[in-house]
Amino acid sequence: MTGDLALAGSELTLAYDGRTVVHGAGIELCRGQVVALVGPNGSGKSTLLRSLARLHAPQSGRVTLDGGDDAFALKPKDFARQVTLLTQSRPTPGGVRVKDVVAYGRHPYRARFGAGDADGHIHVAKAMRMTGVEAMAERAVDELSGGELQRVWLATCLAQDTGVVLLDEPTTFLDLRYQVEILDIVRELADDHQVAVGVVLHDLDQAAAVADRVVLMHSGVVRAAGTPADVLTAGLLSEVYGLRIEVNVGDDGHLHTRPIGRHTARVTI
Ligand SMILES: Nc1ncnc2c1ncn2[C@@H]1O[C@H](COP(=O)(O)OP(=O)(O)OP(=O)(O)O)[C@@H](O)[C@H]1O
Repeated sequence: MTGDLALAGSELTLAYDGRTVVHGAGIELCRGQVVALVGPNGSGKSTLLRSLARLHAPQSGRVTLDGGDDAFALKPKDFARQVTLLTQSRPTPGGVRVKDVVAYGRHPYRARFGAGDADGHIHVAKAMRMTGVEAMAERAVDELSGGELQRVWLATCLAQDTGVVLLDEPTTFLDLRYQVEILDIVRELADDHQVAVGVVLHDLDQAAAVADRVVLMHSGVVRAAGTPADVLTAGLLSEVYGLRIEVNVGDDGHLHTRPIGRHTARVTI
């Protein structure tokens, strides 16, 4: 049901080689909702998202599914049927066709030697249609542009058909049209398929437009969490990003942010 808790991290402390970079962070992803993680470079967004996807074991704290199961205790395939992650960097396999990369998203449903998963081709076709990569199905992935490749990886995640979708900067490399289309897909997943979406975004206006809730990170700490109107305030953003940021409501009803750089002062001298 919409609003039911799907995936949560509580009191997560995360470190690399003994250096703590996320301090006691909490985050909740609910069905049918989009949560945007925002914050400056190095504030811990990706590390937190990777921990939710079980790719980074916490020093302390818990990641739970459906309000109970310890995510780290599940079998890999069981977890992969419930949660997928689009990471920032991925190796690009040489000579492999797009349709085969997308089909890889079905790995949690296949038995050994590729048996099972009778409906897999339906999910693969749907994911390719949603992301607009059908026309490149036969092309080798190492021949694609950065933006084309980004959409292929997103299709691979969607083919996994999970109730939780985690996306780390999914609009990077994309031209304006595809940025908008990816954000439309994000909303569609939540609204039409009751997916719980957690998405790292640098563009605060995109976060305001797509998210039901925003988690603002700063120096490894969740500085604020709530609705876009609660979190994307001039005061909080100016403090966290270390420069003056104005926030206005646009004609579209969404919040719009405007950083005020030093160049503004320079040209008026
Ligand atoms: N593999 C790693 N090994 C050691 N330290 C790392 C590693 N990955 C990230 N860090 C450090 O952890 C901290 C948080 O990084 P993280 O990538 O989670 O931040 P972020 O908010 O996602 O940043 P960005 O917006 O630049 O992607 C940073 O200080 C970073 O240098």
